[in-house]
Formats: sequence, structure tokens, C-alpha cells
Amino acid sequence: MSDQHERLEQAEEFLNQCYSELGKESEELLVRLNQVKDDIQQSGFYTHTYEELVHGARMAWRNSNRCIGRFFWETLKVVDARECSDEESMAIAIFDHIKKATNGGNIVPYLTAFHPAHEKGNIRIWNHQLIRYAGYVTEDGTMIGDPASVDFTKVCQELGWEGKGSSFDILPLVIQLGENPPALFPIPEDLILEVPLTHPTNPSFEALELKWYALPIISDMKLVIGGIEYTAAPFNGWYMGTEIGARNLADTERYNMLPRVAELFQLDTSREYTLWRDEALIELNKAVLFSFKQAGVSIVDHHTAAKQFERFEKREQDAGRNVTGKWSWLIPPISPATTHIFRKGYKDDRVYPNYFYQPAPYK
Ligand code: HEM
Ligand SMILES: N/C(=N/c1cccc(CO[C@@H]2CCNC2)c1)c1cccs1
Repeated sequence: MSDQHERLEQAEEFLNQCYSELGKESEELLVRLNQVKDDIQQSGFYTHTYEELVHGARMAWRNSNRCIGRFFWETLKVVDARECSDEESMAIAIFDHIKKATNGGNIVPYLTAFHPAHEKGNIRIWNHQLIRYAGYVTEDGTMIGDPASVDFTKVCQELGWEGKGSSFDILPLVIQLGENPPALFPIPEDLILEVPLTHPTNPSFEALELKWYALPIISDMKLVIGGIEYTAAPFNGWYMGTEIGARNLADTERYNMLPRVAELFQLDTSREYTLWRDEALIELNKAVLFSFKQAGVSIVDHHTAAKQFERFEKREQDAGRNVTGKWSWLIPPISPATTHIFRKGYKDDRVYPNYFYQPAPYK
């Protein structure tokens, strides 16, 4: 099937569902379908109205099989930055996104849509997340910072960026328009909200000098709506505590903090069966949730998130829509069997609109 014919089919499927969900008259839909058909026949593309862009981005979140946070899909705020035509104006839009989404700690889910892929080539944001810590391998092979960031940190250094070499250096924003060389922008420090980690009952925890950033904002996925591909469409939510406490700070190939936490709580690490790893995990996750709450920064524990997801499932059923999901991602990494998700099956069907991985623009 030709590219144009395929895009027209995808456009028609999206517009039919979108206009039906928005309760629009069939007359309005027919006019729109004819206009889109002409546009695609003329140029191979069509341009979403702002309303279609907003609802399409929300539908894509609703269809994200690996996301436990979908209860809030209808609240996503969307900024239309499709007019941005140079790296500077994109950087300004991105800084504005960070500021509005952070909202002093009361995090608001936002998506900023830049111009979709077209003949002038793609726009790519090279960062995986807009706010993330650098990772360095020293001469003697020891790790500083986030090991998951080592490759991207090297790329930033090759582009002229110099980090301070601390465990928590915020990486710069890297934007590439089409075939232009990538443009690098340090993120203004006053835009970055971070939470120092303390423990509710163990005052010695702060000696670990751990912290994490408040705003998780994914910037390397592609938003596809009705055959139109938004290759730069950063979106943020708030964290689920386990992401920080059970993975980012706990994984041996990340900050690998469990042995240090065990030491602080004087756990018996001589044998696995003392479950010292599990006890350290719980203490670390309690510290993350306690610290974010203390700092007035939005976060959700995995039990509450699972309950919200259950309400999402019920509401989708009532709306006559099937809930698709990827079980292995939806269950939380600690105490998964304490959630209803563990006992359910989900079909990992691909439903459009949706968010997709795209090849790394550097390597
Ligand atoms: C509002 C609070 C939100 C929470 C607590 C939340 C929670 C999560 C968690 C825990 C994951 C798994 C991440 C991992 O295991 O590394 C995830 C995945 C995902 N979420 Fe959400 N989410 C939220 C909002 C959003 C929003 C606003 C969007 C998009 C508009 C979104 C789209 C996705 C996608 C596409 C994935 C899969 C990512 C991948 O395949 O790597 N989520 N979410
Ligand atoms: N809480 C979140 N968590 C994530 C959501 C999507 C992706 C990720 C990071 O995924 C990486 C790839 C696989 N695990 C780490 C984390 C959100 C980020 C942006 C909106 S909500």
C-alpha cells in the first residue's frame, strides 16, 4: 500500500474515533475528512488542529501499555510548539515546559509538540529525559554519577560540554534539526527542582548525601497520531517512588546504593537469607516517598498507583474500550503480588495513537 494511501487510512481511523469521542457532529467530521484527503493527495501530509493534537496525545497516553499512570490520561496539558523553526526557540519552549510542569512541586503532566516529521527532516531531542544526571568512568574504571548516562555524557563532552564531575551533574539539552549539527543548551539551574533524601526515622540516612530530581520528562519517544509522526514531543508526569528507590538508586548497574543503606541500618549482609537486600530496598523506598512528601513534590507510591490503575480499568470498561497493557512493566518492582495487577492478564496489543521508541540519533 502506498505511503499516501496508508497515511490516509490512519488519518481516517484517527479522525473518526477522535471526533466521536469529542462528541462532534458527523457533518463536521465529513468536512474534515474531505479536507484531510485533499491535503494528503496534494502534499502527502495534513496538519492536525490543536484540538486533534491535544486529544491525540491524550489517546496515546491512554494506549501506552507499559504505563501504570494512565488514570489521569484526560488531564494531559499540551503545548503547541509546531511553529518553532530553530534550536533556540525550541530550547525556550522546553525550558518553559519544565517550569510549568514543575509548578513549584505540584507537578502537572504536560506534552510539548514540535513540528512533525516532514520533507525538511526530523527534529530530534538527543536526551532520553530532559533532566538527568551525567555518568563518568574514571581512569581507574570507577563510576561517578549515573552509569545509564555514560554514553550520552560522552556525546555531550564531544560537543564541548564540561561537567563538574560530581555524582549529580545535570546534563545539557541537545537538540538536532534535520541534518544540522546538534545544538547544546545547559539547562538553567533555577529550573531544576531536586529533592534531598532523608529517612523518616533514621537521621543518619542523610550522610549518604542522596538526592533525585523532581520531574521525569521523557524526550526521546515518537508520538504517532493518525499517520503523523511527532519525533520531538517531550512529555512529563510525576514519579512513582519505586522508579527512584527500587531501580535508579538500587540497581547494581545504576547508583547501587543497597549495600550502603544496609550498612546504615546495620543489617546482616553475610547471608542472602537475612533478606538484607529486601530490607534495604524498603528503607530506601520509604526515604524516597518521605522526602518527596516533605518537599511538597508530587510522587505516588506503587500501592496507590495500582489502585488508580484499577479505577482506570473500570472507567475504560464503562467507556466500552478494552484496556491493553504489558504485565511485566505494569507490576511494580517491589511487592508486585500485593497489587491486583499481578493477578490479571493484559493483552499487549498495539493501539494507535501511541508513543514509540525511535533509533538513538547518536552512537
Ligand atoms: C502522571 C504520572 C505518571 C506516572 C506515575 C507514570 C508511571 C509510569 C511508570 C512507572 C512507567 C514505567 C517506567 C519504567 O519502568 O521505567 C511508565 C511508563 C510509560 N508511561 Fe507513564 N506515568 C505517568 C504519566 C505519563 C504520561 C503523562 C505519559 C505520556 C503522555 C506517559 C507515558 C508512558 C509511556 C509511553 C511509558 C512506556 C515507556 C517505555 O516504553 O520506555 N506516562 N509510566
Ligand atoms: N514517571 C515516569 N516514568 C517513566 C515513564 C516512561 C519511561 C520512563 C523511563 O523508561 C526507561 C526505559 C525503561 N526503563 C527506564 C520512566 C514518567 C516519565 C514521563 C512521564 S511519566
